[in-house]
Amino acid sequence: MFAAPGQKTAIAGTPVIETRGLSKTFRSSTAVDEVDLTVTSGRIYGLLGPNGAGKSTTLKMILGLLPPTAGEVRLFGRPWARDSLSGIGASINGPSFYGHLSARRNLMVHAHLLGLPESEVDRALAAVELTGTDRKKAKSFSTGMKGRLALAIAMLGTPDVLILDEPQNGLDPEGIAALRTMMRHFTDTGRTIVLSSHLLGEVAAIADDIGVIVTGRLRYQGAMADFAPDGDLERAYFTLTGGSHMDRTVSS
Ligand SMILES: Nc1ncnc2c1ncn2[C@@H]1O[C@H](COP(=O)(O)OP(=O)(O)OP(=O)(O)O)[C@@H](O)[C@H]1O
Repeated sequence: MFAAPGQKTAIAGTPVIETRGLSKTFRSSTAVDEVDLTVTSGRIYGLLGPNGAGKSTTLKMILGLLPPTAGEVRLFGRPWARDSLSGIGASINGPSFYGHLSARRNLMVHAHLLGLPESEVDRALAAVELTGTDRKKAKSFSTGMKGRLALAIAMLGTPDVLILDEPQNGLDPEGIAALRTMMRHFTDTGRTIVLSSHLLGEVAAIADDIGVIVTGRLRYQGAMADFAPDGDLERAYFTLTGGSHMDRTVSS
């Protein structure tokens, strides 16, 4: 169902990530304001919202990269604990890796830190279809290949959950389609993805559930299919965000 501003709908399933009253204030400015997210297993959860809405800050608090000002994060049904992060792979703040090293070497560095064997590097390279170019230096990669390498790093160790902050940024249509296929494969086995995005149409194509954050507050949470019963996603989104159809940062 479409939830009016302030209302939230329940999402069925086993919760893997829950936030309750999650808030973050930077100096006097509230970036995230009492957000109650529920991400359930085997689903793709799209976190939507305008620039500066608080999406990245929310994801960083879930990952323990930023301390909350208030509220709680639960992972896999338990209070947040660093140990639980071993079940979560993440790509936040865009691709980051050693440009002078090959894709394989970059993955080896991470695999070593995680105590994983080289077979895990092979598996991750294959999952993102970088096997044939794994010996090229990362700095010579196209934006799409860099995005795939970032995804491969996040997928090392076969985490149950992937958290991806705007993974489609800078990708061409082929890259976006390839990413969509990789994400579907990942969740085929009951695993879970949370991704943030400005791209309403792309999230609509991939997400099972969505949350819409506007100025730090979660204004909608529920099944993607219920977001706009009349099929007009843009209208539903702009009604919620107070934005305009002329805002080109969001397009279907
Ligand atoms: N380290 C920081 N110090 C001060 N303010 C911050 C910091 N990080 C984020 N903010 C502010 O918090 C608000 C939310 O930012 P955030 O990056 O979470 O938004 P977002 O929804 O991810 O935006 P975008 O889609 O543009 O990446 C913004 O007003 C931003 O300027």
